Amino acid sequence: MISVAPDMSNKTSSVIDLNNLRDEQIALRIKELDLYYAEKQALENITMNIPKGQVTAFIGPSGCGKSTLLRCINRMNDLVDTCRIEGEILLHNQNIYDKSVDVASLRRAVGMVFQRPNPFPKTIYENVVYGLRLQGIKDRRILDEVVERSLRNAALWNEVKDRLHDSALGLSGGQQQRLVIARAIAIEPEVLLLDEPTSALDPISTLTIEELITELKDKYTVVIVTHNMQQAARVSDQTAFMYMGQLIEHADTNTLFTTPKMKKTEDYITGRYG
Ligand SMILES: Nc1ncnc2c1ncn2[C@@H]1O[C@H](COP(=O)(O)OP(=O)(O)OP(=O)(O)O)[C@@H](O)[C@H]1O
Repeated sequence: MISVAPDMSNKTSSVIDLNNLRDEQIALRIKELDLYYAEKQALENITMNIPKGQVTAFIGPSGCGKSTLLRCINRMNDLVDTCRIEGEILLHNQNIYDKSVDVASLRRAVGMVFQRPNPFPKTIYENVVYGLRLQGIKDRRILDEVVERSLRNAALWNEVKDRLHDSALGLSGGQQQRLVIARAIAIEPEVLLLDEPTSALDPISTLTIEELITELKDKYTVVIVTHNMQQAARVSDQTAFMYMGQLIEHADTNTLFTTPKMKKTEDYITGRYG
């Protein structure tokens, strides 16, 4: 655990007022969300708006509910039998938990990248076009274009353009994680969820992914869970600090790390508890 608050002196980010967002600036609205794993409440009354085209980081001590909240956004918690959710998450003013919502389409709109790179045991090319093939797209020209565009956008094209038909499992961990990001963006999601995407990577690969994240927000709304406050400070525009299932403070990253409003946030960012 890093015990000093991040240095924010070089941070330049687009500051927006989270309390006065216009409708078109909001990608997701989370409203009074409660989540239980059997009897245990893991999220309590979470209400927040996630701004469009920005990077939002969820930070907080281990077990505070960061990953649980992230997984709610594309209904990954549906896979957990004991999980019960109350409240709403609105995407385009529709509650993603409505019975009428098709979960497969939701996950096309809200892609996810996990902690450990998980390329499929297929070629690099087939990994990227996987989602398109599921949609029945066969046109080689379209697939080739998507492969190049997605790999370029994931900052991997130059490293793999000569071995697109080799196994993805031959790539380094950092390259595999960028490939997984390419696979996620190949189907043009609106929101990209990143669950500690660099925790299994070396420092150089971590930097590459961090640079990539700041570029991705031009096209996508990015939500990232990170244990690492320095990383949140480097990559995010907005930061949400969670503690024991509650959202304690959500503010632009600069403000949250330099002048937090809540004592709990201050204690966390200055390393008083981990
Ligand atoms: N599938 C599950 N079944 C039961 N309890 C769970 C499950 N997943 C998470 N929990 C519990 O919910 C709480 C929040 O967990 P979560 O993984 O969301 O926290 P986190 O902040 O992401 O933690 P970490 O930083 O350690 O990954 C924890 O008490 C955890 O033990």
